[in-house]
Amino acid sequence: MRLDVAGVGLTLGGTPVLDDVRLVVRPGTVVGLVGPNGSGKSSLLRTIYRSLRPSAGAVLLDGTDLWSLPVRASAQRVAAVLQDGANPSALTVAEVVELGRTPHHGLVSRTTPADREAVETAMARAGVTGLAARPMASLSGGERQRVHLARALAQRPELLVLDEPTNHLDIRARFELLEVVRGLGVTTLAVLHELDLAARSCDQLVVLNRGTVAAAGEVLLALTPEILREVFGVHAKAERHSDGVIRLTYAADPLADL
Ligand SMILES: Nc1ncnc2c1ncn2[C@@H]1O[C@H](COP(=O)(O)OP(=O)(O)OP(=O)(O)O)[C@@H](O)[C@H]1O
Repeated sequence: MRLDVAGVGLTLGGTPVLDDVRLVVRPGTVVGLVGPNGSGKSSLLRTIYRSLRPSAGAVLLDGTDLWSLPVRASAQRVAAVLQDGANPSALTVAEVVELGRTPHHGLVSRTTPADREAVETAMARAGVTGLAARPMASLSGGERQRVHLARALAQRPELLVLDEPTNHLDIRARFELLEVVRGLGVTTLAVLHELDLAARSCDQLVVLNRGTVAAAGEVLLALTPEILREVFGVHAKAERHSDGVIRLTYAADPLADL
């Protein structure tokens, strides 16, 4: 699926939060949404998983306005993994992952073999099969985060929206999660705070600043020294190393003379 954010504006409580945001996620690619605190990343995601209606512009799924679709149709196509809430549910891991099937069969229908297969595959991909019978409340933050990813994968979405999915994860688990996401081949828009991880794992980046797009495109075109200085407030540069990986190097004093 192709995602087009077409001139989205958003006002919350009388405050303009997003202004004329335009971005494209091409089918099967992973785009990282980066930007400083308060730049509007989570708010933009909320307009894409239909939690907030844009005040201006439109969110298009394969050219169709998200808000013109029946709720269930958009719920089947778009899955979101949000920041883990403080109050985990009393459900088990398997029950939470099964919730990912709800948009496909409703709350009252019986679970089909296809549902069970989707749940098992999703749990295996997210590495939570061994936790299936555990109550969510007994898991660590990182384990819960992987369960939320499994729930989203069980949904078999065409668009995956991730809000800081690596938040609670240790360094190995961060790489693993982004490997899983890349291996899905599903169109993905992910808010990532770690620029190194974003640079390494995303096909393209979109840099948000004060509710507008400051830069977008290939990683090295988006993360220029000017953008790193003016938007993120640090002296740094992004470079492709001889092994093909893009890494950031920070100045000895990243905050000097800003
Ligand atoms: N309901 C609201 N009323 C007024 N302002 C709001 C509301 N919700 C969010 N905002 C403001 O919108 C701006 C963008 O918030 P948002 O959470 O989208 O930023 P973010 O880029 O995800 O930030 P962070 O990196 O800190 O998570 C912030 O200044 C926030 O205070």
